[in-house]
Amino acid sequence: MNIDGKAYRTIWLADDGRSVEVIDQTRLPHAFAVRRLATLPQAADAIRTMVVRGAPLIGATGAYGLALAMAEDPTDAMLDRAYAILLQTRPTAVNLRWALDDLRDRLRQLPPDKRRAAAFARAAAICDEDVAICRAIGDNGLRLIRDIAARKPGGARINALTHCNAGWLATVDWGTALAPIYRAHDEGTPIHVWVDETRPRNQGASLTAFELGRHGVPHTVIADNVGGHLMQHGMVDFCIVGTDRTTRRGDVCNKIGTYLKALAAHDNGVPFYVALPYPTIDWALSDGVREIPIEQRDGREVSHITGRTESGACAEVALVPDGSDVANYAFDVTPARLVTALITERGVCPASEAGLLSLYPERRTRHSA
Ligand SMILES: CSC[C@@H](O)[C@@H](O)C(=O)COP(=O)(O)O
Repeated sequence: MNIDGKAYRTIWLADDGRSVEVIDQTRLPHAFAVRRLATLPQAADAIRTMVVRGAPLIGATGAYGLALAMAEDPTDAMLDRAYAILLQTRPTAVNLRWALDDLRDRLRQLPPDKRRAAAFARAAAICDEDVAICRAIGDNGLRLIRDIAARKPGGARINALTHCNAGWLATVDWGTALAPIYRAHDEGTPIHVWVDETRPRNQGASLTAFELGRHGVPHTVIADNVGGHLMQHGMVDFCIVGTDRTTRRGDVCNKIGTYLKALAAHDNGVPFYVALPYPTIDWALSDGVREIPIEQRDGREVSHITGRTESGACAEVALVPDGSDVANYAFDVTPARLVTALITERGVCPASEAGLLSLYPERRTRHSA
């Protein structure tokens, strides 16, 4: 992605070859700052505090976190310790576990003196693969958008609605849900995006709006509760979101509030698409509502809000009276029956076990056959 004429990914190996750099997403949209991660604790802290966020980017950062740990101490004990520390940073996005499992399994096969170089190489490969995957998701979702555009009278503008941030900032580049939108915009399809602000951390208002604006995609930020009204009045042609974990039968876990948008879309006959890379599929789980662990974060994210004052300084202010309890559930699960289709790097399929297995036949087991 281009920022002020310079091409950026969200994570990259620093010039010293021993540390990585990331875009500090807690500073956006008010400041564009790069943060260096040189140690395992720094990588774990960046994931936990959402300096980096979004399921694919969390996975990539976890991979580099293990590499940083191997640079310090390439023993089995450190490998297991680093795996455990990184895994508990964000419990819902399954891409983290996928990346950590991948690296740990490979590194265990190697003698300690080979682990550092192998870990950095594999983390870099995971990043490159994520870019290729997201580009393919863009191609596959673009076909759906073209179909929607073809049904609009006289080349009228298409209106998409998205929740949270599933753009390039949530991945290494391109994004999942926003990749097809960038592709459609780039090829001249008139597309406008309704951007849910996405309380409590406002990834929509801060990050999705930033991304779309930098790319020149027309967009409007709305309060989280507006989508249903827009759908009732024919002002949304399709919804598209990302996901942090999708089960083998197609239940979709995503940022809190996604489920309510899917219900409204279902009630109004608006297609509801979910874009995802293969590491987001948790083949071990079926019933998303019962089985996916839902992260609960600090209540301060609900009771307070951060923004920029007129003087240009960033400040946090309280919204809730002292003494009120707050709860901060970070994700919810949209049952497969409310999802029109899943868009992956391999194609588009129904949100069901049969649908996913049609794209990933190698996942067929005796149980599912
Ligand atoms: C592409 S990552 C999943 C996204 O859809 C996004 O909405 C999301 O939920 C990310 O959550 P976050 O808590 O910001 O890491």
